[in-house]
Amino acid sequence: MNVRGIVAGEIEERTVSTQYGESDLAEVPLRLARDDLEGETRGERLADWTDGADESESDRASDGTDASDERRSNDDPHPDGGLTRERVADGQETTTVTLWNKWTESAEYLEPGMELLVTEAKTEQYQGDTQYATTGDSYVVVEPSFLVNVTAIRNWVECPRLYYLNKLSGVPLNYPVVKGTLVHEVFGDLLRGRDIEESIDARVEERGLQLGLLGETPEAVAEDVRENAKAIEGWLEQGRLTEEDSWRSEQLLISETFGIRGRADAIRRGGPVELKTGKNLKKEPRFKDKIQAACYALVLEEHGGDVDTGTLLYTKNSALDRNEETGDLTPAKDFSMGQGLLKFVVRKRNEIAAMEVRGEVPTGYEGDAKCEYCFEQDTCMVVSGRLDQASKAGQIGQALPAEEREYFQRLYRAIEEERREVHHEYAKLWEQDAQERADDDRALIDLEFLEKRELEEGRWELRARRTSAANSKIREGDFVLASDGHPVRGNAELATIERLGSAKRDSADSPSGPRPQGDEVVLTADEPVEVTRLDVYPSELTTDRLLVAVHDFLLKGEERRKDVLFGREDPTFDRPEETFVDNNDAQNEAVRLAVGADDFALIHGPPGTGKTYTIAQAIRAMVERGERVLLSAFTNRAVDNALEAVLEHGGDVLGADGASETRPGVAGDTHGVVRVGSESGVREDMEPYRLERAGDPAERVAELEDAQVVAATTATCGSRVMKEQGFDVALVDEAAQLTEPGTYAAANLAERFVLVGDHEQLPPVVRAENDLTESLFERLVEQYPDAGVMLDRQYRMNQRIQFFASQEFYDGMLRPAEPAVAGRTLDDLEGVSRDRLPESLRDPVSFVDVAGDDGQYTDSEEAARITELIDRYVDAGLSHDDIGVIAPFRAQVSEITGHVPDAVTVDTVDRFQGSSQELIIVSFTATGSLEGPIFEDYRRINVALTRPKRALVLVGDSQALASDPVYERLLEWAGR
Ligand SMILES: Nc1ncnc2c1ncn2[C@@H]1O[C@H](COP(=O)(O)OP(=O)(O)OP(=O)(O)O)[C@@H](O)[C@H]1O
Repeated sequence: MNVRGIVAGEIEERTVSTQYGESDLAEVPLRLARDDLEGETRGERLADWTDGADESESDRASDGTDASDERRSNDDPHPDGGLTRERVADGQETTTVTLWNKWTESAEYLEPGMELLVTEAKTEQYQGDTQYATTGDSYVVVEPSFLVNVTAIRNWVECPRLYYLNKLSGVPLNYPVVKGTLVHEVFGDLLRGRDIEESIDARVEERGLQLGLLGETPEAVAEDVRENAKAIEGWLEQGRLTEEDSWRSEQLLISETFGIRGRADAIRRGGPVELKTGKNLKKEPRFKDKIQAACYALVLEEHGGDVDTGTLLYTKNSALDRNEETGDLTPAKDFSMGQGLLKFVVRKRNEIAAMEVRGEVPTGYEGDAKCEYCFEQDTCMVVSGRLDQASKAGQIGQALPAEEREYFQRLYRAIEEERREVHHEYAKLWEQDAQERADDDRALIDLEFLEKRELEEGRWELRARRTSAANSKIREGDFVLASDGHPVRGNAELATIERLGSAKRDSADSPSGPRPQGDEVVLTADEPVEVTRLDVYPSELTTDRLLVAVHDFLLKGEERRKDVLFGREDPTFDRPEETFVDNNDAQNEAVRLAVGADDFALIHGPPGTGKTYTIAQAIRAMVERGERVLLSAFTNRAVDNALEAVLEHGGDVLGADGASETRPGVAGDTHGVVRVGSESGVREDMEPYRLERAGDPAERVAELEDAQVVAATTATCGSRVMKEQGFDVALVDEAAQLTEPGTYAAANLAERFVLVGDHEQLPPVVRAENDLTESLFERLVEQYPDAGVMLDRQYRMNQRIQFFASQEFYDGMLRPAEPAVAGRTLDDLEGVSRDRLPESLRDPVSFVDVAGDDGQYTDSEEAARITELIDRYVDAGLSHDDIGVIAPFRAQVSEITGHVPDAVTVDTVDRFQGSSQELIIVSFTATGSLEGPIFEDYRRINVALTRPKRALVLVGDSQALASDPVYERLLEWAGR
């Protein structure tokens, strides 16, 4: 039987004499997980609090990662201490589990509060209690919900420091890595039956940009890949001859028992096959390679396989000259999969999980690698020297100042906490059943698979039909886990949502009509899964890149920048005496600061104050000075918006004078604008500026390197391609929504940086409550008020609407930019007359008192009233698509969505940030007391109240609202 629970006290280790001789044992007090509590984690409990607020625009970076999978409220009540510690629930049964022999090694890392799983345990009666012990078939798994990557286990076995260094500095762009990827891709293609030459040509072409940056020619690379691919073809031929083989190409494998995750290169006859682009002249595969195959074997066995063999394919072997090399030149080497090896792998995996949960840094002594043979020895010594870490390799160089080391540790801890939250999300893939996940908006279930179609690049297009109108967090452009029924136990692949139809009937137009055509979901994936379910699958790459950004800032960055950011020196400016904006002093000052900053400048832009306009003017001025500019922001939407403004206001200096018909912003060889991002991330009208990654290497590189303005999300700035780029200045929009490391991802690429944002609106997207919640923008605004300027004229709201936000959040400094703005009302819109509205709705700001129902996350009374209100405005001539409804919880969003026509935008505050609408209706969804994300953080209400241009209607329970002084003032202003 399997025993699972939380370590509930100190562990006792001893050696005893048994009939087999001396044996080690460790007695672990364990509080058993009750079935119904087993899945509960802190993340899940908090999800109840944040329902509705825990999302933001999903945003796919160029390489298929989510820049912001979802938003967590930053003001959740948040208990201190480690995550696992809290899972000890009172009143549960405590027992003892005895771990025998080598499993005592894993016991050494256990601490009270950690989770433990023992498979195939036996029961023993002791003084009337039932206790448990490992058997010969048992596995002991520490923190089973933490999914450790197979490559991490492999690295760890090689050297634990190597594992850590990889985490800190990421995988650089180098030829061996790119070649390795290409060979793997060709391998996958061959397994799927693609012609070898066609595959090589296509795959090399796809990597044009990367190869160009590495100075490689397609011909040379193709030849190199061909040599390696020969081994694969030969091996496949052998299999075909015996007709015994059944293959499956690369697949994502997750083990919920062993806490392991990875992509096996292939599965042959049920056993894992790993491809290595190196040579190996020994008969046996290398130990570290066996480790990798053994990891997959564990997962395959869990999924019902019986794996007795692993295969390593050393592709370089077939390229070697038989006359010069001695040894075993066969590329494919099989080995038998012994239980000893599998258990060893699990123990190593346990070391990683325990270290991660304890937030420790490995020293290298945990393994037995020899530093003198290690090609990472120098890096290892420098990192340990600068961060003053204990390391087996020793230290060189001078340590960073204490405050920088302390800062590093603080951020490291915070980022690792984020990572653990991502892992909690993974664990829910198997802890929750399909219906629970659907109810939690984490999955779309009951899809009807329609068809699969092979695309040119060897990928697949998958189509399915939605059969229910359920809501979910999943959006177009998202990366999801697409499965044929279960994301972990069935066939599953990572897929991109290309199109997400809705299964909702359009209640306004055809209440009883046929289902509309648009209920299809279109996905692209590497493998043709017959998809019937989609699950939210947050990317850990985002977390990885945050760590790399901190590392690069502290260990590779300029001293001067660190002096300024750590407060040892003041930022300096050399402002030009030029007028850049002649009708707005604050904007003009902002551009002067941005252009004249030696280190950085801050532009604080409250809602509608022309942030984007100012960015465009600043970039224009920088381009005129011959500077190369990086334009970045947290979301693709913001990047595209800003880029649009840059083209509009700076197109002439950027050569947008028609020099090129297809790329209006590009002229000649030296000017131009390039948008770096994926096809699904970049807005359609910016597509002409998007940098293609495929094609001729030299051309692709020239396009990127000659561009004077490069626009990309901050997540993409951390990609290998962007990390090779250098800029004079980085301009970052939405900077108040970025964590410090997130900001560094862009700032690290430039000599100086300009941050634009508003810290009175939504803070950074984080999952855990920690040091990441304050943006660099906010910190610097407080630290160096003189390095920034606040834009104080807004171009959006009627004066009545603007008043409250200005008083409450901007010290009364915000004013309409022009009389026309101050006086705008719905009457200005064609065909709309406020006279046709009920008297109570004629003012630009109105309050509608609804006693509400007692639902926690929904309020059907408010929803019903909002439907009526919309009808009133439509009767007065307003069109549906000029109306936006903001609700605090996703549940209330669904409630309202169900009643109003599609053209009305209904969403949470978080998704409304950055947009505006003629009429905004806010549903407070609070009866009795004020609870929920909108009330926990005034910044949310600021965002909600500053979205409308001409009319704002607040719908809520005045009694509940009056219990808080801010909302009492709000009621007064709204004229209740
Ligand atoms: N100095 C200016 N002169 C004329 N129009 C301006 C000026 N500054 C901004 N605008 C106009 O005001 C509107 C709002 O500007 P913009 O979109 O730049 O605001 P924003 O601060 O970026 O808005 P948000 O709060 O949504 O991010 C735009 O139509 C813009 O063209």
